Amino acid sequence: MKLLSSIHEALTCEPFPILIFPTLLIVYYVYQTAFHPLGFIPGPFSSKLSSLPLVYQCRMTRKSKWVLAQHVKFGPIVRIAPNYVSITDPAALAQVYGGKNGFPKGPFYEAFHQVEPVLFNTMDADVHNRKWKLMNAAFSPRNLMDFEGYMDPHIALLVKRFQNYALKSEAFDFQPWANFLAFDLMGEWSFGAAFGFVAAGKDIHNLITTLEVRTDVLNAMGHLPIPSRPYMKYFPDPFFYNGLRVLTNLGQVGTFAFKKRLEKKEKGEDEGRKDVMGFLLDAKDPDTGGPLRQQEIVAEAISLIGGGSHTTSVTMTHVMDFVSRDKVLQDEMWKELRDAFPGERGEDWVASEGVVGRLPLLNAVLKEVMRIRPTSSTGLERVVPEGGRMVAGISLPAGTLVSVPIVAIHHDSTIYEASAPPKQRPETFDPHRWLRPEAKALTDHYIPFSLGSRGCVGKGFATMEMLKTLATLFRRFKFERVIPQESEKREGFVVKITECEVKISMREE
Ligand code: HEM
Repeated sequence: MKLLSSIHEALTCEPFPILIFPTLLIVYYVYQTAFHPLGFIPGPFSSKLSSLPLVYQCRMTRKSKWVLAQHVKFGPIVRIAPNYVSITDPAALAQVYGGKNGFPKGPFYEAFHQVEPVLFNTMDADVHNRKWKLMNAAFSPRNLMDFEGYMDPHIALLVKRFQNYALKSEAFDFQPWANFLAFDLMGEWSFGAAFGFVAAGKDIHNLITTLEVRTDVLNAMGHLPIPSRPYMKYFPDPFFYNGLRVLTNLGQVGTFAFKKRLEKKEKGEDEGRKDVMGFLLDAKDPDTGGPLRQQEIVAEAISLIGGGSHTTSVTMTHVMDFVSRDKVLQDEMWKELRDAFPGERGEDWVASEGVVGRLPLLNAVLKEVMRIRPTSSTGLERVVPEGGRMVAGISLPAGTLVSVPIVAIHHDSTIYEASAPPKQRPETFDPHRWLRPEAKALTDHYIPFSLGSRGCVGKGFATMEMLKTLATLFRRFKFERVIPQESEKREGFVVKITECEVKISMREE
């Protein structure tokens, strides 16, 4: 009795409740470091306890920068959250992402759920396999070739808009225009109709900004436990509540586009046109042999609007940022373009895919920009499959989240110093590295579109769009960057710069 009352006294005495929290924290920390299967992996103290530091860095739009800083501090293998390991050893690339047996996508992707799981975010290998066969056929080189004619009027219209700036000698920000074009082309490709952004010269209904803000928020939310995510709209931070409350009802936009596209098809308009919706309307469901469900077609098409627009517009803006600061390089590119497309160019002229794909310097510039500033810089989250795996020499248990940051591989000195003049660092922007014989050895570690079975299905489309647009613009105009300081960067799911102000003038023939 005496013993019981003294225990009760000890528990209820003043300092005890104060001690509960630190004691639990110590017990939790000891577990996370000494007994957790990832306890032996170094990393920041707070990241061993919670994924909140990672979420915070995403919220501050600097995730990759922070992850890279942790690698500098702790080495090539870092625990960036209690159950999440980031690896910069290039050997991990093939193990995590390579071939058909890359690891499945992790719970991060669940945050991007819209309508129903799609090619991009499904975590189920069989569902992915079925969808990949369908979508890969829509993106076949033959279909892309047929689509080129639908791209050209939009690029030509952009040129007309830029001619106005040239005539008025007015500086402007390139980035919104790159967005207008990329969204129009993606509307044309996935819905069968452009949005009309280039024609209007503005972000109609704020759709582009809304999608951008939303993606930034989802990028942060993807690192929170799934059950907590729906409550983030109540979190007192405008980044979250503005990003999540915005009315994007993309499902409705997609359904409207679907009905329009179906109507056109039934009337026999645009016969043989192979945009994604048209293609999927004709496709057979491999499981039932019948047509695909409307909801599946709508979900895939709207997911492409999100995934295929900002990626290309941001990459073209990065190219503009580098080239408009480098007069010598820009003149060299122009000479290559003038030789490939000599003489007067008609008003509606747009550089053709067949030619731009073979221009060494233009391709080298695009490659180098995507190497040094990959639009998708981040480590793409994957889950270690059942049974666990050895990755980069360490044993990771099943269920561990793992990723290899693309930007780290693109700046790996063991790989990229070999392609450069002596003592040149991988941070140096040098398009000519891709024109030297050593470039062949770089291909395995050049991964702006990721790799393996979950690599980018839109790579061919993106490359065609970017090369055609950039060739047309640099053939016609001279660009000069207005603000000499390096532009600030923000990273949501993609890394963008906050401005790309340029002055523009017409090129003499
Ligand atoms: C410069 C432009 C682009 C870049 C840098 C890029 C990059 C990437 C990367 C890194 C992935 C892997 C994502 C992950 O594992 O989470 C990916 C996947 C994907 N991309 Fe792209 N992309 C670009 C353009 C496009 C375009 C234009 C489209 C559509 C027209 C597209 C559609 C997709 C889809 C559907 C996936 C998911 C593929 C799958 O899981 O099987 N992308 N992209």
